Amino acid sequence: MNTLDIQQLRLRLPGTARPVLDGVDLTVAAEETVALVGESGSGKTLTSRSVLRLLPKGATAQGSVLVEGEDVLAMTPARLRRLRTHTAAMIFQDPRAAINPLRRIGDFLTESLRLDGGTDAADADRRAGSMLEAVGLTGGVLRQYPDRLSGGMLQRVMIAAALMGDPALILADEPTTALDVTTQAEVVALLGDLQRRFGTGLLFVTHDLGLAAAISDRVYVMYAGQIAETGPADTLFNRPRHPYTAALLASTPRLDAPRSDLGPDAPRGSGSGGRFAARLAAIEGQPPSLREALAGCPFAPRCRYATAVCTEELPEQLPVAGDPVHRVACHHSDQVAGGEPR
Ligand SMILES: Nc1ncnc2c1ncn2[C@@H]1O[C@H](COP(=O)(O)OP(=O)(O)OP(=O)(O)O)[C@@H](O)[C@H]1O
Repeated sequence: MNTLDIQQLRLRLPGTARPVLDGVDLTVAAEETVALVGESGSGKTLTSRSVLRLLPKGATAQGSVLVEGEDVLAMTPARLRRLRTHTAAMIFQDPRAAINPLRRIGDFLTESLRLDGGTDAADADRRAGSMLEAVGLTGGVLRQYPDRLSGGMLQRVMIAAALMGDPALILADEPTTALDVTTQAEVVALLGDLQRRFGTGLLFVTHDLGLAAAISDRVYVMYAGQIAETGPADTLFNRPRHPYTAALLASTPRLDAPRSDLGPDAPRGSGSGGRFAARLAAIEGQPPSLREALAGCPFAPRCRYATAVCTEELPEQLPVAGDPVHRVACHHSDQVAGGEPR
């Protein structure tokens, strides 16, 4: 059984002309690290929030979102509370926005276990101390208020909070965006270590394909609320078959490329992960607005490979020959071989 199994998730928001998520299939196996990648607005956050049924007001969801075999979309409020405390936990982009500034770190960490009622206060405190140690902080932090801690320390606190209920699945939504470059790399390394040590599944949401490929087993590339391509991280990074993945990749410096290949204008700095050294350059054109209905492939207006069929027919997601895990939704995937057309 997969830890997370999303099937045909379709999410509609009020006042929009098309579903904001449209037929999303995504799985995370036990102890697997999976990355969800795409430009801003593609639907990554809504997908990860759907796993905890944290949906915008007025949103309607169809399909199924199974966590440890149970459908989150059909859960009672009480079951949903237990899910959020013990089964799946989320680490948000900005820890300062997620942690109450008026309460001590110890209270923040133990709150959900205490409210859940199953753990006594002394046990919850002990667990908070050991989770702080696991994320590289000392027990003294328990008595501190959030404003005494740096952004990197607070994100470690968020990670400790996520581990408090011994979850099977951690959802990390751009967890390093609000941090400086050195701290970003530390937090990413820490998440990987903890994922292995505690044996959780990890869904890592990022706009950075290089970072995704570096830390995950498998990657999903999302465009306009649909999965454009999915497969093993190595395969997507080295042999993408969707023009959108190839375009993302073309704007990501390669680990194996000599610095001179990147040209004098190559972005410096170490991006979110440190190893792959840049932000994504913008891909020409804009993703479709939620106010327009879609006919055909959503990427067609920006795609160099597009032909008439692309604007008329939505491409089906199909396995790439020779690799059942690698799937792509593109009419011309055979023409895409490892990069942008010359
Ligand atoms: N509460 C909301 N009400 C209305 N529209 C929303 C709401 N939340 C998200 N959207 C819209 O849904 C789309 C997908 O948003 P989402 O936040 O999932 O994208 P994302 O890929 O995570 O982007 P980012 O990287 O910027 O967070 C966007 O067009 C966004 O404007």
